[in-house]
Amino acid sequence: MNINSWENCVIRYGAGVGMYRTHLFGSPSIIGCSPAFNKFVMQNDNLFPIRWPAQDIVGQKSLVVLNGKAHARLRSYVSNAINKPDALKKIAKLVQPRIVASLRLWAEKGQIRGIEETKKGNRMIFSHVNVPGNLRKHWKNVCQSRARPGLDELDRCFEGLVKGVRAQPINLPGTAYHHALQCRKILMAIFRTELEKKNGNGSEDGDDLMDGLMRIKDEHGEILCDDEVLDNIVSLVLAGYESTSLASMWALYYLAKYPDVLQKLREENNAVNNKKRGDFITNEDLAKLKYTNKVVEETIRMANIAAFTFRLVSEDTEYKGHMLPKGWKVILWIRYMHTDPNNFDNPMCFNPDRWNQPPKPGTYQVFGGGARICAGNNLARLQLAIYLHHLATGYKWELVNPNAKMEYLPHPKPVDGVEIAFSTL
Ligand code: HEM
Repeated sequence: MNINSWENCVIRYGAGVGMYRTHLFGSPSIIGCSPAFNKFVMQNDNLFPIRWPAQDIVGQKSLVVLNGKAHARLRSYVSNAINKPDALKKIAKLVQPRIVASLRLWAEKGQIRGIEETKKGNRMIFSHVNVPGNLRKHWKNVCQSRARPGLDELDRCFEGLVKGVRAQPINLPGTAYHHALQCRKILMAIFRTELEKKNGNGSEDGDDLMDGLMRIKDEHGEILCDDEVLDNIVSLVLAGYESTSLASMWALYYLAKYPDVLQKLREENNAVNNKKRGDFITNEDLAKLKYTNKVVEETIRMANIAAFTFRLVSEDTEYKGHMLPKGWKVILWIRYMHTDPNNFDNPMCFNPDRWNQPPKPGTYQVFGGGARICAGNNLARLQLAIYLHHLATGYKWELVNPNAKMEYLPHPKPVDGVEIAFSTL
């Protein structure tokens, strides 16, 4: 999928009513690229159900691909477990020692690739927030093992999944989809072993996400079957782990490119630290860090981690005099919202102060919208704010290749993976 050719399309034909008709992967498709059209689609979940190109990668029983009641039931549990104030309070306490430990490790190394190290750091964090206890031990052991160079098995498998999830579903050796299916098999086997252990021991007292999913009941008192639990665990790690790692990587990049922003961030966070005398910050402290929260929003806007998202027209629907025929695909081009100068002044400039005012209505769609708005949006913001706090107060860093070129798929990033020289202040 060539994002640049879509951008040329808008330049050539104008924004029109905010949608384009095209053929993608042999199917008639509509590309949405205006705040109003995207909002119309996101708010009308029944007319435009979600339809990922490669649903098998995510899992047919995952909340990320389900629609209607089945989706609502899972979503409400997941969002309570990871995205509500009580959960976030606990998570802030849990993740902070791990963030501090991973930053110390970066300083010991002296030179790191942001893309790899933010993933390792997040893996430690994520394993504590999200995944089952036994697997957490396995993951932790792998993370701490210096004898095993490079990415570990779980990491490689999740990376394979991320690459396949937006790919054309062609199951031939060598394709991203084929590789992702292989990765999914391995992951499902690892998680199934954990589930079987839990089934053997009883999960009544456990408090990780898998225990919670195993306890959900529907209106008839039915619990989820094993495949439902597994599909949802895999898709939650998939949705949360890579996205927050990339956001942290971009924070390193932009703060190195914009030293004035880093200076302001440092001043605000040092002021909090001086009062606390070395204690970890709480999420109440974070709520008061006004500038830090603006840096968080600006980082996520610029990072454009979810560049587009997928829907299907479920019945003939009219929009501003145009017929959207049943069965057509809809691709909401979220990235365009955040890079269009009509929506954000000088959009490619990293400027946290733009958040002194709210964005124009409907233009900020980084977490999607409507019934499918990101179920981990507050968790992602919290995690990034904690990262920024410890980075700004304890460390300095420089880009090794400040003019590195960008690549855009499966997610935008500098080709050198943000290589930096990193040390304590
Ligand atoms: C900066 C980080 C993140 C970004 C930019 C992001 C972005 C998004 C977007 C755009 C969607 C909507 C997709 C659609 O409309 O089809 C979404 C959905 C979702 N996200 Fe995130 N996300 C992030 C972090 C997280 C985290 C940390 C989690 C937690 C595990 C998470 C879990 C989910 C889930 C479960 C959904 C599906 C919601 C549903 O279908 O009801 N995300 N995310």
